[in-house]
Amino acid sequence: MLRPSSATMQWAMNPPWDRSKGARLHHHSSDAERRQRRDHMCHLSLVGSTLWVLLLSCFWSEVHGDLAADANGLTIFRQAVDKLNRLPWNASDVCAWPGAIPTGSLGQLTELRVLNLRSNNLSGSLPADLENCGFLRSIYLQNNTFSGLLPSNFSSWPNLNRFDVSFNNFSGEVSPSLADAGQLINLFLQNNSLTGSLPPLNMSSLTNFNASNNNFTGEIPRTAAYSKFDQSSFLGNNLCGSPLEDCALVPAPLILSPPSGHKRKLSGGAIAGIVIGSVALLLLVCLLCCLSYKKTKSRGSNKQVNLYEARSVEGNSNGDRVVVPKGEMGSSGAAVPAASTEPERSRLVFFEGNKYGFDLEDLLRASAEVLGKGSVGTSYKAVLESGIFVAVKRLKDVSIEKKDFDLKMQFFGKLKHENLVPVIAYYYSREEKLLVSMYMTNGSLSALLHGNKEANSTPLDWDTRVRIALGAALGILHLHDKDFTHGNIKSSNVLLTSNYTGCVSDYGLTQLVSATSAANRMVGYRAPEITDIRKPTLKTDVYSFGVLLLELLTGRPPMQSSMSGEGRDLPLWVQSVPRDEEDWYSKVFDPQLTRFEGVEDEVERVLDIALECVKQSPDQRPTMREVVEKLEKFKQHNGHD
Ligand SMILES: Nc1ncnc2c1ncn2[C@@H]1O[C@H](COP(=O)(O)OP(=O)(O)OP(=O)(O)O)[C@@H](O)[C@H]1O
Repeated sequence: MLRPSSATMQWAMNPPWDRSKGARLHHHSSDAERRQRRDHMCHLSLVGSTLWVLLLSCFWSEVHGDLAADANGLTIFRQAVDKLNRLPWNASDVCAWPGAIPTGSLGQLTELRVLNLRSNNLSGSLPADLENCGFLRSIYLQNNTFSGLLPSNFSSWPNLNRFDVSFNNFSGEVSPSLADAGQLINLFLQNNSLTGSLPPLNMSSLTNFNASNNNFTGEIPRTAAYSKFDQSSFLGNNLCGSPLEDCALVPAPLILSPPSGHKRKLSGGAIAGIVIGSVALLLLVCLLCCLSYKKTKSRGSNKQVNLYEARSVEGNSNGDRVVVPKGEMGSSGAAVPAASTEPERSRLVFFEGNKYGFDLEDLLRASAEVLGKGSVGTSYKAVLESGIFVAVKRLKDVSIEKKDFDLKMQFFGKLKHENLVPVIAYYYSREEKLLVSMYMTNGSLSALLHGNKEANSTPLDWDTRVRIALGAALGILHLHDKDFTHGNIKSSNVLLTSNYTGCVSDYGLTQLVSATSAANRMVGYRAPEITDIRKPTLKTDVYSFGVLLLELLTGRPPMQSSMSGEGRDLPLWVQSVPRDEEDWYSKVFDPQLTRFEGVEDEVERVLDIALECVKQSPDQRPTMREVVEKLEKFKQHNGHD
């Protein structure tokens, strides 16, 4: 589990319910001192899995009424998130705090400057009365499960510098009033379900920004505020324009079903247009269905078909398109026999029976949001009506027939291991090839390393890095033990469990798609001997894993023009820095890692393992088993479970 640095651990003092102490403490303070105290002490921090920290304003000597309101607000908040009454507790009794922020709790803390509730299990929407806290400068809500809309009126916080709501389930549009929220320095919105266009920010102060992995659409505003950031700040949306592709070149996105969230109200004319258009479209679809049914003499009456059903069509043996009547689709079960003369049923094939209780119909009806576009297709996060989250990969350019696809999938289904992202089901039709996996809420290693570089964000400590690396290595070893090559090991294919163990995803997909769609794959991770990207070997996997280890150690993406030497890849760059240079350690390793003392020796030893893996000659590289054995030593040494 991630732990905040010691810098973020501040000791609790003068809880607000200890009124006399708080009032007395600053009773004789000068105005200047009081102001300074306000600036430095009016914090509310509840940092998950560590210590409850309350640094609350202790300076109400002049306004006793505020103190009562603050105490009341905090008491309500505490009752909501500390139902088991764990406060106060000792360091061994720590936990991630669940619950929602009630209205009338934190909204009463009108002097609050810093609100830090990151890395808990807090959920629900943000109460509107947070806008009463007009002095807020920093809001940290990342790594929770908050949902609903972001605040609608950011102009209530004219001093806001830092706003981090990343890794939650916020949805809807970001209010344009964000542009009025003071001089924003850090803005982290990534890994939510936010929709609409990016707010037109103009402030020059913006230094760190990330909106990746949402459902933002449209052109990235051409303002100075955005122009400083590279692609990684915008990826995983349906955005276009610099630094992404030119909008003129980007086709309209294809989404399984409309994303959930706040929608703009449509005008009467637009609604009338949509109704007329829909009726015309419906009639057209009905007509096509009638013709199709007649032609194939298939059974079934002239059922009404909507667009959703029309998406679930499948070719029969004659190559005709046949609408699958609603009652026949969506049930779980085995693959349809290839020799069937009936139209093939559109079914999800579950690897272990349908213990999840959903079918194709549920999946297509689920609200889906784009997670990102990869080399073999686009991935979506789908939220089923039952509340289950799954990741759906829509494969493009699948080059093999259904029979072979079924065979490969049967093999994938048997590759179970705790460090492999579980694949739940698949679907194959002429138009659509889907792969359904468990959705991993902590996202990918890539997002963790490159998504959030806020100066005072929780640094990724050494134990966690070892756990991620070892988890990924064990997942790959399991594949290699079965003589199966992954073929696309990279940090976006290492996903993280709730305790930040690495799990490998996307195994074997290289064998399913055509060579053209594979062309851009593995940039930065590709072993030098690979000529055909579809023919990876166990040793090319080891090479890619070595690059991934280097990425984890240096914090740098594997191909970065900023590394001295245009277009140099990570292994070359790391080896180009002379090891006997005085500042070699700080130059090569991730600054977030070099903050931790006492781990230097281990860090260097893992670097040596990585450099072994990226040796030019495949024969000189270790096997995955050897890599795991070496990494295991660090696990034992660090006392991981
Ligand atoms: N099961 C999942 N749970 C959570 N996030 C996922 C899951 N599967 C994929 N993602 C995320 O979705 C995004 C897109 O993934 P996808 O696999 O489609 O592309 P990629 O990993 O960037 O490239 P490639 O197709 O070459 O593997 C990535 O950020 C990935 O980490």
